[in-house]
Amino acid sequence: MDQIRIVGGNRLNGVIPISGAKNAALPLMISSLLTDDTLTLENVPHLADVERLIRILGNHGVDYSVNGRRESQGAGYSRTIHFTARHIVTTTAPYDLVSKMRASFWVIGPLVARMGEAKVSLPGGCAIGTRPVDLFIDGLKTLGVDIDIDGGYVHARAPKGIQGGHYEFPKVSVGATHVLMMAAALANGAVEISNAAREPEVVNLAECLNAMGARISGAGTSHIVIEGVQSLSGARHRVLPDRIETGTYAMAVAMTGGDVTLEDTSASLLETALDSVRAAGVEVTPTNSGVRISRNGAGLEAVDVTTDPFPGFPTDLQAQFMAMMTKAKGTSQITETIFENRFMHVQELARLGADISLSGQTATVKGVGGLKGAQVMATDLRASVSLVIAALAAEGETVVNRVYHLDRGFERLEEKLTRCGAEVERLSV
Ligand SMILES: CC(=O)N[C@H]1[C@@H](OP(=O)(O)OP(=O)(O)OC[C@H]2O[C@@H](n3ccc(=O)[nH]c3=O)[C@H](O)[C@@H]2O)O[C@H](CO)[C@@H](O)[C@@H]1O
Ligand SMILES: C=C(OP(=O)(O)O)C(=O)O
Repeated sequence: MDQIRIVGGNRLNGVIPISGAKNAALPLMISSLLTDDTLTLENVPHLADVERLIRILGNHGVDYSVNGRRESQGAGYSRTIHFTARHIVTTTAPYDLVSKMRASFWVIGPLVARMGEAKVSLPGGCAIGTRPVDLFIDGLKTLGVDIDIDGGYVHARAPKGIQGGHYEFPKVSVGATHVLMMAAALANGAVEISNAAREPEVVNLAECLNAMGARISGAGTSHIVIEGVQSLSGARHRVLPDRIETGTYAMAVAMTGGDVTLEDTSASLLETALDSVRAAGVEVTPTNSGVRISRNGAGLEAVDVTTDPFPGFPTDLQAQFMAMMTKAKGTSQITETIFENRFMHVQELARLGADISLSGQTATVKGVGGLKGAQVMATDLRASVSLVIAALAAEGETVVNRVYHLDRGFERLEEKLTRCGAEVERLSV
């Protein structure tokens, strides 16, 4: 199992290219199941989750081919991938494939819409909470889909196709919004979704579906209307920049000090998070093609944050912000409202010398003068990167174990950081 070894203390200076967003690429790839034509996706990040989803789609009969690479970058960076689901060979998504990644459950939407049936294993994913699928089920039922759950599988049937209807989410869900939008694209009639997720990845998916011939309006607001069409065609679409990767590197620079331009991204994708970084005393300057982050000299101020659905502070940046606050002057309170068990990084940050106490959904972080390197263990994707950025600012050597979590969501992390002056290497043990 690979480890990452970091020797902390170096400032970060230079340019970091931001990859396509994992959380946009996954639903976009799944939407290829809706058409027998070719969907071409540009800027697909090279990540373990993407490779896993390629295998899952392959199980359903989706062919893919890869070309295109950003100039001046080596193999392994974001690519253009063509997906063609000419014939769906099975509507069953088995446990051994779906259990490793939550988003693979989302194939249920396009499969039941196009084939009238889908049998999908209950999902797995990061261990950050119970993560039920009740909203997917209630939403699909509203669109005329019959659902049975048996033997760990959700069996969805809609022999007469998806019907028009109105679903109001009792709680905002990104994944269930993606799924209802994909299923509704092929509905007989109009579908309205209220209290929909407003994340940029939902907008990116709606734009792609519209390029394929769907009629979706309102994505990016909490009220989405979809006029169903009989069939969808192929399209060419670009995966939007990864706002979580952007925020992570911004927080890394905030912790270590230095001056880094994050390229191929946009500050508008994460304004709330960048406002919190700014409030900590870091210079954040949007540029034409990204955002420049710099901190020289002065220490970090303590800032309180509470996670919320978009446009609020993203839960996927909570661990990284907590790492940053371990070095602030004073005490900050970090409240997690999306997932009930997303504090696994607390005990690992403590190994580096952080002073954090937990009470319910709130962590109180008392800034310490400095962190010190140690052996730590990655517990989930964003928790693991919080350890990496804390280690960059710690004195001495840190070894992060179980880095397969990191490989799910951070393309070429060691290379990107090393180019900016960090001492980071992967150890294969
Ligand atoms: C691949 C991907 O895009 N993952 C992101 C997506 O996950 P994901 O789509 O799984 O997250 P959701 O927005 O669905 O979850 C939000 C909350 O709703 C709850 N819920 C969800 C569905 C359901 O049927 N019942 C239910 O109770 C969840 O347990 C959670 O407490 O959005 C999360 C919230 O921004 C991010 O942290 C994840 O990185
Ligand atoms: C929690 C995440 O992923 P998933 O929803 O796939 O578990 C994430 O991207 O931070």
